[in-house]
Amino acid sequence: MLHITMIGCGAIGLGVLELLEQDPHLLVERVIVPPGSEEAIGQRLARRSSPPQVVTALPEDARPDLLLECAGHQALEEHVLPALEKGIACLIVSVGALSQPGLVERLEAAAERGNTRIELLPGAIGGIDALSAARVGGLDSVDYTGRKPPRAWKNTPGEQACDLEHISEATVIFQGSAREAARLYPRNANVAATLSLAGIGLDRTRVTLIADPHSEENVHQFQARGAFGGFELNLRGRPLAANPKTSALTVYSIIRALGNHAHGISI
Ligand SMILES: NC(=O)C1=CN([C@@H]2O[C@H](COP(=O)(O)OP(=O)(O)OC[C@H]3O[C@@H](n4cnc5c(N)ncnc54)[C@H](O)[C@@H]3O)[C@@H](O)[C@H]2O)C=CC1
Ligand SMILES: O=C([O-])CC(=O)C(=O)O
Repeated sequence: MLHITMIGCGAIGLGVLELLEQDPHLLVERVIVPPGSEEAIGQRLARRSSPPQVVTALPEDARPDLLLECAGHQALEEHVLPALEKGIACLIVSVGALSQPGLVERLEAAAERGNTRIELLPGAIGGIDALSAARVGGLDSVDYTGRKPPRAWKNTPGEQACDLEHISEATVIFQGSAREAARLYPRNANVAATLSLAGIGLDRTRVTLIADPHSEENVHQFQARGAFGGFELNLRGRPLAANPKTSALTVYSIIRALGNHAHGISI
C-alpha cells in the first residue's frame, strides 16, 4: 500500500479523498491545511471511514511514499521544496505556479539533492504525452484557447476586460503568451503552463482566454504543429460543483497518476 500525504483539502482534495476510498492500494494518511483551518477540516473529514490526520506541516520524521500537492502556488514554497530536499517524491497539480521565474530550476535542484522526483500532472488537459513526444522532433507552434462560463472568471482580470455578469456573447478576455496568462490568471493558467512546459515554452505558446455565457463547460482546445505533423485537441471539461474554475478531469488525472504508482500496470 502507498502512503500519501496530500497538501490542500479544497475542491480537488475532497474529490480525491472520495475516490480513493475505493482503492485498497492507496491511503491518504495525512492532509496538510493552512493554519487555523485544522479544526473545521478535521470535523469535515471525521465522517470518513478512515479519516486522515490533519496537520499544518509535514511532521519532521514523516516519510510518506508520495506527497500530493493540490493546494496552490504558496504550497510549493512552503511544503514541496522542503519535502523534495528530504527525498520525498512529489506530485504537483498547481503547474501554473511553475511559470514563476526560477521555480522550475529550484524544484529540480531540490529533487536532485534529495535524490527524488517531481511529477507534473496533466490535470484538466489531455494529450500531454503526445505533445511532449512531438517536442523531441521539434515543434513550430502551440496555440491554446481556454473557454469557460463567466462565473469561472470571477475575481480575475476578466472582470475588467468585460462585464462578466451581463455579456451575451463569447468574449475574448485575454490574448498573449502563456507567461503573461500565468501572471494575470494564476488560478486559470495551469493548462497553459502545462502545455508550455511539455511543448515550446511559456513565451512561444500563444494563449486566448474566453468568457462564454453559452458554455456550461471548461473547454480546452489546442493545436500543435511540428516535425511530427499536426495535432488538434478539443476537451470539454465538466466543472466541479465546489469550484467552477476547476474541471472534474483534474481529480481523475490525480487518481490515475496515483494508481500508476501503486498498481502493477501503468497506463
Ligand atoms: N493542473 C490543472 O489542470 C489544474 C490545477 N488546478 C490547481 O489545483 C489547485 C487546487 O485547486 P482547487 O482544489 O480547485 O482549489 P480550492 O481553492 O478549492 O482548494 C485549495 C485548497 O488548498 C488550501 N491551501 C492553499 N494554500 C495552502 C497551503 N500553503 N498549505 C496547505 N493548504 C493550502 C486552501 O485552503 C484550499 O482549501 C489550485 O492551485 C489550482 O490552480 C486546478 C485545476 C486544474
Ligand atoms: O479547467 C480547469 O480545471 C483549470 C484550468 O482551466 C486551468 O487551470 O488552466
